Parts: sequence; structure tokens; C-alpha cells
Amino acid sequence: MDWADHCDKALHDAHAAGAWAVRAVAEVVGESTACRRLFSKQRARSALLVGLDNAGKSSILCSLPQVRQRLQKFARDHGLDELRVDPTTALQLVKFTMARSSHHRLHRRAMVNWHVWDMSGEGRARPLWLYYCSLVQAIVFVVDVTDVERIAIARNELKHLFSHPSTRGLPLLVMANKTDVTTGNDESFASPRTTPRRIATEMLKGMLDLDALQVEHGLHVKLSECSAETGKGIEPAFQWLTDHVNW
Ligand SMILES: Nc1nc2c(ncn2[C@@H]2O[C@H](COP(=O)(O)OP(=O)(O)OP(=O)(O)O)[C@@H](O)[C@H]2O)c(=O)[nH]1
Ligand SMILES: [Mg+2]
Repeated sequence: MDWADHCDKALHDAHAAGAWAVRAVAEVVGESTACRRLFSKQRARSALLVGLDNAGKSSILCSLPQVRQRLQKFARDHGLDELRVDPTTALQLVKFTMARSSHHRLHRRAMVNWHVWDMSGEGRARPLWLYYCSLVQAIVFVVDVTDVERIAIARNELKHLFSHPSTRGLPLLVMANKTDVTTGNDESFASPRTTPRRIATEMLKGMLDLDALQVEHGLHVKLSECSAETGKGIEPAFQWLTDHVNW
């Protein structure tokens, strides 16, 4: 029996016996790098964080507890009173770790080491999105729900991004950000009599053509409300991504 057969048989037997046996088998056959990779409880995965300028992409990352703690330490070490998020120039790479939920049979509480490419949303920097999308396993698209005037531009940019063959089948997390902003009339966009000031999340799905994108490109899509200002909805959204990224 050669090595590949040995691994196949070990996997088959382990599946039959239950997940605990897979771990035991992994220890026995763990000499092979390929096998170690197969059974490893950690994965490095990359995501592209995009959306129009001022949508709140960098603020969202900074409000993740894993990232915020590191930034606060940096601020303390450098005598800074407050952390300010400036518009991103071109791109920045932000790394953090998140555990997968325990529903995965073989890799309970497995860890994903996220490498998130936080891209500038400025018009002239958007062509970079297409270059970086071939390097990632997930896409996060941030929309500012108060930016009613530019929602059509956001939709076109999202569509353009998913015209790239590398994005096919990738999980897409759409974050409806700035939901903390009160407008006096939350559903105002639905009423032609009032000035539209905030997009209701249930309307965003249609406005971004998410159903069509999902069907056309075979995507896993999740639309999440959030606020980088209050931190609400950010962790659960990234938890979804961590659970749905290709293992
Ligand atoms: N009220 C409110 N303001 C927010 C929220 N998220 C971000 N902002 C503000 O929106 C502005 C833009 O935030 P950024 O995080 O720099 O936006 P960005 O998408 O990274 O922008 P670029 O890097 O230029 O593409 C900042 O003034 C933030 O303080 C939010 O959830 N609520
Ligand atoms: Mg930014």
C-alpha cells in the first residue's frame, strides 16, 4: 500500500469511526506535510474588504475586539490619546484570528488566521480591487446606509468585482454600516414625499441586486446590519465569514 492509499484508508476508517478517531489517525500519519495541513486546526485565509470611500471599512476592522486591543496597546505605547481612522491610502493589511463555530465536525473550534486587505474605496483606487480579488478566499463589501445618492455606484462596483472569474463561488459578506445614525424617519427612502436619508436594510438587498449575484455566481451571500461606531453586528458578521470560508 503506498502513502496516498494509506492516507485514504486512514481517512475512510476515521470517518466511519467518528471525528475523535480522525485526530488519533492524524497523529499517527502526521509525518506527511500534506496530511498535517489536512488535519491542522489553523488556517490562514485572506479576505478583500471593499466598498465606496467613507463607507466605514477601516472603522469596522478597528472595532473588532481582536484588532482594537492591539491598536489601544499601540496608542498607549506611543502616548496617543485617541485612535483616529484616516481615509486609507491604496490599501493596508490587517491580521487577526477568529475561531470557527463548533458545527464543523472534524475541526471543532478550529482557528482562522485572517489576512484582511483593507482597500481604499476612492474611485481611482478601485481598479486595485480586481487585482487583489484573485488572492483571497472571501469578499467583504461595506455599504454606508446613509449614502443614498451613491448606492447605484456601489451596486455597479460590486457587480464589476464579481465579473472577475476569481470571485466565483467566494463567500460574500455585505455589511450595511452606520445603522446607528438616526434620521428621524428611518424608512424615509420608501416614501417619495420625504427626503431620502437612510436606506432600510431590507431594501438594500434589492438595490444591490444580491439575489441575481447569488444565483449568477453561485455565491454564499450574507447581508448584515452593523455599526462601527457602536460595534453592533460586527463580530457576528465576521463569525459568519469565518464559518463559511473554504476550509
Ligand atoms: N456614525 C457612524 N460613522 C461611521 C461608522 N463607521 C465609520 N464611520 C465614519 O465614517 C468615516 C469614514 O470611515 P472609514 O472607516 O475611514 O471609511 P473607509 O471605508 O475605510 O474609507 P476609505 O479608506 O477612504 O475607503 C469616518 O469619519 C468614520 O468615523 C458608523 O458605523 N457610524
Ligand atoms: Mg479605509
